[in-house]
Amino acid sequence: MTATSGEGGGWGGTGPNRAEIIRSGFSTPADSPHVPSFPFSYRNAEILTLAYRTSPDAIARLLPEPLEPTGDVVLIHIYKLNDTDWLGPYTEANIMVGARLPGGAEGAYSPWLFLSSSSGVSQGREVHGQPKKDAKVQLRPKTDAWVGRVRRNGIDVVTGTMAYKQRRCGPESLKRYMDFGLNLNLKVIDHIDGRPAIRQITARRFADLTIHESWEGPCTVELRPNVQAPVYRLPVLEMLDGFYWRADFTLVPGVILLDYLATPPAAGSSA
Ligand SMILES: CC(=O)CC(=O)O
Repeated sequence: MTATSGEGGGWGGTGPNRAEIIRSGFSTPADSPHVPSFPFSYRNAEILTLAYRTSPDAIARLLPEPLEPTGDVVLIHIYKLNDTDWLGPYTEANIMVGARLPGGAEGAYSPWLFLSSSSGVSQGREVHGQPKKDAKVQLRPKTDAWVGRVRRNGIDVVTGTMAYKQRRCGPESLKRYMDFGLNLNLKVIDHIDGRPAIRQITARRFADLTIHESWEGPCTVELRPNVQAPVYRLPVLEMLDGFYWRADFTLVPGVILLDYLATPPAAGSSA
C-alpha cells in the first residue's frame, strides 16, 4: 500500500505489507480504518457530570479482582462531543466508581460506557479496553435545566438533570467526589481459537485538558432497569451535585497496570 492507515487509507496497487500491519496504530479495513490511532482531539466537548451515593456492596460486586473500592459515589458523565478528530460529533456516557490497585494507582473504574458512534465503540473496546456499547445519549438544555439521557433498547436507563448555569465553579470542584482523571478499565480480548489473548487492567488520562467553563448545582438521577445496560445495579441512595463543563482534550496512549496473563495470581486470589 502506498498510504497507511491513520493517514486516510491507501488506494495503491498492493495490499498492506507486513511492516505496515505490525506498525502501532494499524487498523482495519486497511484502506479505510474504523478506529483512529493516537493522538486524536476533542474540541468544545460539553459534559454533564452527575454524582450520587450508592451502596458499597453494589460497587464491590462490579469491581474485578484485585481492584478495591475507594468510596461509595458514582459519577455519570454525559458527553456531547461537538467536534472530534476522525469520529465527528457524537455523544457518550461514562459511568465511573472510585477504585485502586492495592498499593498502586488510584482512579475511576468504568463498569459501562454508552455511545452513539460505532468507531468510538470499537476504539474504546479494541484499544482502551473500555466496556463500550451503542446507545442513544443526549445532553440538551431544556429551558432552565440541563437534561442528560442514556437510552438503550427504547428504555431511558439514565435520566439526569441540573439547573442551567446558576452557579459557576472552578475546575477543581469537578474532583469533589472523586479524582476521575485516571480512568481504569478491564480489557478483555480472545483469540479466534478461544484462547484468552488480552486480560489487563488499563489506565488512561486525557492530555492537553483545557476547561473553558464549569458550573455546579444539585442534580437528580433516575435509573431504569435494563439487562443490556444495567446501570440500575448501582442504585441511587442519595443525589449529590452535578457539574456542567466545557473542555478540549486529547486522547493519547495509556498504560497497562496489570496483565493477568503475565502475572502469577497473588496470594488469596481466586485464580
Ligand atoms: C470522550 C471520551 O473519551 C470519554 C471517555 O472515554 O471517558
